[in-house]
Amino acid sequence: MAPVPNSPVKVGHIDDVQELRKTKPRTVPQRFVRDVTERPTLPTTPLPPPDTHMPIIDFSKLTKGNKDEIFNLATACEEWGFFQVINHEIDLNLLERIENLSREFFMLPLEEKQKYPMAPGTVQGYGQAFVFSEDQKLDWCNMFALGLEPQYVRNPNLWPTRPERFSETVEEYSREIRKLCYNLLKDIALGLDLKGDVFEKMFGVSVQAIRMNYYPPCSRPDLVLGLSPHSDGSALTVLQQAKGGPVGLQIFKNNTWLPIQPIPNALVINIGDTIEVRPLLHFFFSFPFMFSLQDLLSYTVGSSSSSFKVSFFFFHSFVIPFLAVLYARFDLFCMMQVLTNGKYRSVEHRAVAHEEKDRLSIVTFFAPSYEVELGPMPEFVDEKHPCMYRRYNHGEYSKHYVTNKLQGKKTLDFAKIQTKNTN
Ligand SMILES: O=C(O)CCC(=O)C(=O)O
Ligand SMILES: [Fe+2]
Repeated sequence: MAPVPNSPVKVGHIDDVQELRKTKPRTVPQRFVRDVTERPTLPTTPLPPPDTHMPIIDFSKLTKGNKDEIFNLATACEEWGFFQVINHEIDLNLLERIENLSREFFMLPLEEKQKYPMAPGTVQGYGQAFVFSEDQKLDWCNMFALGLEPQYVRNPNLWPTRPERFSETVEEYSREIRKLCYNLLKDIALGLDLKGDVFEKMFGVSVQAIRMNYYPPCSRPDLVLGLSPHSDGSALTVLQQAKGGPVGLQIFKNNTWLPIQPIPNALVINIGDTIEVRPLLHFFFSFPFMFSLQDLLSYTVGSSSSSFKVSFFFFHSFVIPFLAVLYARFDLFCMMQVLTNGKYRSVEHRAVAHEEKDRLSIVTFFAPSYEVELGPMPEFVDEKHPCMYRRYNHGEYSKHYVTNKLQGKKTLDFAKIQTKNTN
């Protein structure tokens, strides 16, 4: 999670939707009622035909290096930005435990949950994230979120003591999900014809956070949204949908909101904004370049005085300007040529509420270290595909993401290079 913003944010009164449901089951306050254009299309019966089903990736085949499955993964990332992973090797008992404990947490009395408040404008603790103004519409959802890795993103005051074993289970679960993310990133890299460890090396100590979303039933699910449309600011997101829940996740595909039928015990993975943008190798290319420049300089300075003068003069008059021009040209080359950005897209998604059933989802966000510089990788840059994103620091993007309301894919405008062809 990004650093907590320190400006006081006025968000007005936020009803706790669980309490609302308990005390006034038929009331939907105006702040939850969406404008007509934003109201959801609810899942139809029968469900959409199979060709609109999210791809299923068999993780056990990936671990065996099955090339067809790596190809299927690459296709899923490119055509859907979402897939469901089966045989993910995470103990099903652990999935069940985290599910039960999350539910138990949400079922605690409000006063207990409010010991871990999500301060307005922040994203950790219990409450509603992404609310920044008094007139902003609210989601039909209660959230509980924790920063996990690296240690400095943690706020120990927000780790609950009840239910028992909650925190230990979150730790255990997160370790397993972290492994899964690294493995998937490796196969995603292979599917892109990159070295398997490229993302792991590039990401540094990856940032990881968990959010539990609880959507109580709503008497008018046609008027509200469980979670506003957004793409995730992560590299990868892992979504566990609790057993027995209704269909709630919808993804925006072919200009319609497609409901996603959960597969029991599978995990839904989606590509986040980072992978859409892709980390920047270009930045790293510049390092050996700088070092050789420095080496060259110290070597010259260390030589005898007459040759020092000649070399120094030569170096400053010709070599540095030449290298600088070369470097600038390379930059220009990257920026100006038509590149293949956005090959894998972070797809917009949202959650809808249900009239009778509640729903619980447990979401892990996995992202590069805040220090990492991001931007299109040169591998995807060619004449046919213009560079669509500028270079930026991932910490800055994260901060931008968590200090704005969820707004579809608009958050990514932060990094977009605005051209005539950019939509
Ligand atoms: O609950 C869901 O199905 C979606 C959750 C989600 O997209 C999120 O928390 O970012
Ligand atoms: Fe999401």
